[in-house]
Amino acid sequence: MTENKTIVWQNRLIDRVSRSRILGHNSCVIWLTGLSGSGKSTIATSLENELHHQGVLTYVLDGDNIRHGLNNNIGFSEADRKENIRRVGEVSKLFCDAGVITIVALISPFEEDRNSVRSQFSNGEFVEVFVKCPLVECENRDPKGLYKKVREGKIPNFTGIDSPYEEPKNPELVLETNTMSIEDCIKRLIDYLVENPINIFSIKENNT
Ligand SMILES: Nc1ncnc2c1ncn2[C@@H]1O[C@H](COP(=O)(O)OS(=O)(=O)O)[C@@H](OP(=O)(O)O)[C@H]1O
Ligand SMILES: Nc1ncnc2c1ncn2[C@@H]1O[C@H](COP(=O)(O)OP(=O)(O)O)[C@@H](O)[C@H]1O
Repeated sequence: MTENKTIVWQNRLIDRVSRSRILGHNSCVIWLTGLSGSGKSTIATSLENELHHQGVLTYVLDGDNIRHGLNNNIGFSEADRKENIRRVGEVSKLFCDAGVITIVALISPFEEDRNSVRSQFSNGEFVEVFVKCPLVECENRDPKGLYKKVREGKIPNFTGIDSPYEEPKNPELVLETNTMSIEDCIKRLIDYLVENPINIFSIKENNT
């Protein structure tokens, strides 16, 4: 972190618990990581839809969309991906503090970067979900025609092809999208959110 002694943290009167009381639920970050085409965006969209209809305030931070705005100066080099994840991590922290169930869909290929984001949250607030799907199946799906372009030599540094993807070692959840239906994945996620450290529907009184 850059040290800047001319900048002083400002305390505020309204905290996250107060906001959660108004909303009627807790907040956390659900961080979907996986190869292109593994199902991150599909799961993020379906999960948001399901939670929204249960009266939960959600927001999806999807890599593709964030790269149209906040991160439109970010490419796909290792350094750029790291900065992409750092920024989205910071934004997810703000959204979570605002009381929103924040669903992140980013390839986020490097374990160190994901762990760095995780380290900024309390136990249970950061839910890492490995959206697991074999590369061959992702390429077969090719929902945006990107793998085809990669094979034609039109996209360099593509994750899983000529840029690495480090699988999570201890994710909270693994969703194997080549064997599970989308509905199964959403059910598994919702069950996790209710049963595990942060039950989103029971407001925790000791988080600040
Ligand atoms: N070189 C390369 N490698 C991987 N992906 C690429 C690349 N170029 C463009 N795209 C498109 O960008 C989306 C990935 O952006 P992310 O911000 O999630 O990537 S990262 O976390 O910074 O690695 C990714 O979206 P998803 O397919 O939804 O994963 C692709 O559509
Ligand atoms: N269980 C599943 N979960 C998510 N997507 C699935 C699943 N099974 C099949 N798919 C399909 O896989 C594709 C995933 O594309 P997408 O969500 O854009 O992936 P990503 O965001 O990881 O690049 C979609 O066409 C989706 O319908």
